[in-house]
Amino acid sequence: MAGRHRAPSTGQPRSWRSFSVGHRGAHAGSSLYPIAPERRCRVRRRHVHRAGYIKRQRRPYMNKQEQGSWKYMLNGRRSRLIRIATRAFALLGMPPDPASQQVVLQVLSESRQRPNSSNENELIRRILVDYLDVPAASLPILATALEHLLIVKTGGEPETIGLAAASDLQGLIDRLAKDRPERGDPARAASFVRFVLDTYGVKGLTAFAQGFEPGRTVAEVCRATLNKSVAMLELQWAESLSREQSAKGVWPFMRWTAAQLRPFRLFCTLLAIGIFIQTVYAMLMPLWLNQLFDEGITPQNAEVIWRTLAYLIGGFLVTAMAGLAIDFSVSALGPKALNSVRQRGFDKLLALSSRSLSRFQSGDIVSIFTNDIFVVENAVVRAIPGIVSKGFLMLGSLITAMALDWRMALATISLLVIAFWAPRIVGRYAIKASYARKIEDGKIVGFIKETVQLLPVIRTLDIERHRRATFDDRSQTIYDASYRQYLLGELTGRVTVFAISAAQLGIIGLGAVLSLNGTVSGGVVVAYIGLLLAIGGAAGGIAAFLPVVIQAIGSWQRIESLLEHPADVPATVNGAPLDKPLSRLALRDVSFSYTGERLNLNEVSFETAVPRRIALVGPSGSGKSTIINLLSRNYDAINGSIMLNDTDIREVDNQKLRSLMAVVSQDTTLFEESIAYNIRIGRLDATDAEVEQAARAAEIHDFIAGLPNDYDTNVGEGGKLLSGGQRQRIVIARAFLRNPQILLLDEATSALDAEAEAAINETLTRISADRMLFSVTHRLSSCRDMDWICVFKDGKMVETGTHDQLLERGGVYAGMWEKQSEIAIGNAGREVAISIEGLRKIPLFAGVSEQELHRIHGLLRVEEVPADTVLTEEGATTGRFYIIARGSVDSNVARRDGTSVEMEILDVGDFFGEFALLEGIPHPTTCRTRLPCLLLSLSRHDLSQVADLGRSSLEQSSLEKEIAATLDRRLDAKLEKLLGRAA
Ligand SMILES: Nc1ncnc2c1ncn2[C@@H]1O[C@H](COP(=O)(O)OP(=O)(O)OP(=O)(O)O)[C@@H](O)[C@H]1O
Repeated sequence: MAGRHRAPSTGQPRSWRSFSVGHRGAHAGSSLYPIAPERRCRVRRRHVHRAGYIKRQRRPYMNKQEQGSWKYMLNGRRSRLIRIATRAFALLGMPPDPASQQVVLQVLSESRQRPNSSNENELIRRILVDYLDVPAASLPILATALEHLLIVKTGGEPETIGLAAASDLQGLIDRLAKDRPERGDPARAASFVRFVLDTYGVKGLTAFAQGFEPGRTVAEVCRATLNKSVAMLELQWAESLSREQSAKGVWPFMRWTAAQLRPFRLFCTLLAIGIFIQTVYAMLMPLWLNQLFDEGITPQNAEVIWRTLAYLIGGFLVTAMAGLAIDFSVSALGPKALNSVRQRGFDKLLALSSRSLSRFQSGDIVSIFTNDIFVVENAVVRAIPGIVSKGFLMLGSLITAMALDWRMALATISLLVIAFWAPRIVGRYAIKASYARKIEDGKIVGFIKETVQLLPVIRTLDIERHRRATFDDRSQTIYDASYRQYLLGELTGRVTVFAISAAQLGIIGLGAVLSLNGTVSGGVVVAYIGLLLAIGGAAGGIAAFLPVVIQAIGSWQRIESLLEHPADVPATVNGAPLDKPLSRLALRDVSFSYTGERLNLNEVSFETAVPRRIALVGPSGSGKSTIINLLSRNYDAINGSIMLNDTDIREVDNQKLRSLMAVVSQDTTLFEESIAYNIRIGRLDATDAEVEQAARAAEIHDFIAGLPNDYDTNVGEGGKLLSGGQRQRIVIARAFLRNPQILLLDEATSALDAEAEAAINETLTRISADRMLFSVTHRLSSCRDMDWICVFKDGKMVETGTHDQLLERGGVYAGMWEKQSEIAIGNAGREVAISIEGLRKIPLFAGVSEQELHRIHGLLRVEEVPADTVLTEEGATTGRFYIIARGSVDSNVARRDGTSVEMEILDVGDFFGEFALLEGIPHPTTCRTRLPCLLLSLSRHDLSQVADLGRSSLEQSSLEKEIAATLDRRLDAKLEKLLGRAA
């Protein structure tokens, strides 16, 4: 990098300037710390052992004249300390302070009194104490972090730590306070401080540091200063790390490749023998040529000529065989090694928790298993063996060169070192470009996957052109990334080839001059030309393979991001069997967060006897499904515990725990296999008769029996050949087959029509009589038969009791019930009735007379709408007014960048689309069904039979005025809400 950037003030490269000795006043006004040109010094790296870890330091060294000049030393140290102080001020968000020089001078002047502490450490401690008022208790972690960030890593890439290391903050702080750091602790401290700075800013870090008052635990400090429990903070820290990308280079990739190939010893040995033979031949051939020329051809010695020719031909044949051995071994090695990587990747996939999986972009994993593994395999089969064998060829040739003439050999080695060193910088950028390209590949795969899945939605919304424009943007990004990757990759090879050609010319010139002097023979020059051709060919070959390797490094880093991800499927603590029959289930102060930003469940506690049937109800997003996720150990609580009898579920053997449960969720995606397979995976050893019995219980047997291949019918990708309701029944049959003690239903009947729902509910009631049932539901009518109801709101359990108790209480549940109870569904969903009272509760009709309400009631139309259907579109002035009788609808507003913000989720009893009743008023939001819905709807035309909302206010009846005024108020309220959300 040296010499590339010119400093404006001194005309010197920036890298020189930054390590030059400050000499204030010598170049007044040229820079903050102007430099006397004669004081420039070069930089070397030194390993220093301090505080239990190895770190790299940059130190200036002096020429002879300068040695002994204490002034120089003082200035050198001072400029380095001032640089560290300036960086510390910048990191901590403080203005560059002239006092920083004061601190530096003070630190330097007292350095003799501190034999055990370096100036850098002292400087950082002083800044923290004097400027940030950091107390002694938090000083060690902050000082260690800043030392790591500002001294150890000066100028380098920030060191990343593994996700698993983002834990045990208390332990980390304790160890650093006792000055007993473990390996990796300084990097962890640095990572934690960087996370707090990025997330909470300098203010947050300062508050955290200053919060360490005597007698306070780390947990108390976190809660008091960052308003988070330690567990939440650690979770958020880990999430922030998962977004970091580590940059790796050629050598780590080579080491990784060697590790992958090591288990296949036979092929590795064959490959090594092949390379060895090729190398030996390459070493001997020039010597034989020399002999042929000097001892055979020049003195006309036939015996030597024939003997050497025999050597050459024999060597050629053996080398050809060695070449075949190399081809054979790499063809087997690459696929074998990458097959094992593929298997490990898949194992890792199965070992990842839901939390970890959500850290990968949707296209990433597909792209890792398809494109990335292929690219790395190509490099392992072609490029790496090529580079290794050509590297050995070069090495062997150089040894021979040494034997022929050491002067020419030394010149060759020097020029080759330059030839391979020259492309290093381009190579580094090429590797980064390759990684960036792979990230873009993953994104576009995800985008295409999403487009294929959501094509019907795209068509309904008529946003093909918008999607096309987004695709064009992404394609352009891929183009830019590919262009950079290929250009920089090719340039790396080109620079090497160019440097090698120049080196060859130089060495041939040197040989010619030496032969003119008579110091080398003609045979040596001829042999040397042969050697140079071999070396040039090998180096050219290496250069040609470099772009392939560079591309593979980008792919390998992505493969590693999966392989290195800690396997974190919630593990069993002591594998206790649950020997006694299940009699009690309890949640004790359970808190949970998905991302660490906010609590999605907040200290939920309840205890229940088993068997019992419990309904979990509450508005959307209140945390009902999260309870199911925790009970099934899809996630573990971050605080509190879930107990079965007296055992924490984290201690129960995972297999045993899973065998106790069956989960039926809203997601009914099936495997692309037969119906029988999709039911049988509930219990793999089930007989055909048991599968059929489960299907009968789920009310799906008759449908299956009517199919041409009955239970052997393939359900298509994700089950797309079946309807949503049929898929849901197959999932329910699967759960029945499992015969679980705890049945967890998460909106299990949401895709069924009312009649099917009633039938399935009856079956569920029957089979859940002697087992534990948790049922998440939005339909409160199904809660009446439940033994117990838990009502959630904003992650808290706000009410519990039976249906009657909760109604009597008049709280959240009673409010939800009131909205829903006015609507009755009958005759398999074909009949939906809303009471006149229910209609009057809708603000639009609040002031309308009884008689007119009856007329409006008669005009309402029943509509059955599948999930994911857009009913009102933002900006459109057409459509209908809807009341939700069953299902759920979300209301979104589009942002300029094409994404959308969720405004609210509407449940049974809610209404929307009222602006369709006014002429020319656009809908402020897009409303789309989340689940299959039963709706009551009214069009503007229908309503005009009762009230003409288009007439001027003078001509309007009182009904018309009332409706128009209510719509006006609602429009104002919606606009206000929209503006609030947008702000
Ligand atoms: N995988 C996830 N990652 C991040 N946040 C999530 C995740 N799943 C749910 N949440 C958030 O957690 C909160 C509770 O979600 P949960 O699914 O438990 O709600 P719910 O009451 O079941 O809602 P609904 O009735 O709409 O299904 C919501 O605010 C949601 O946005």
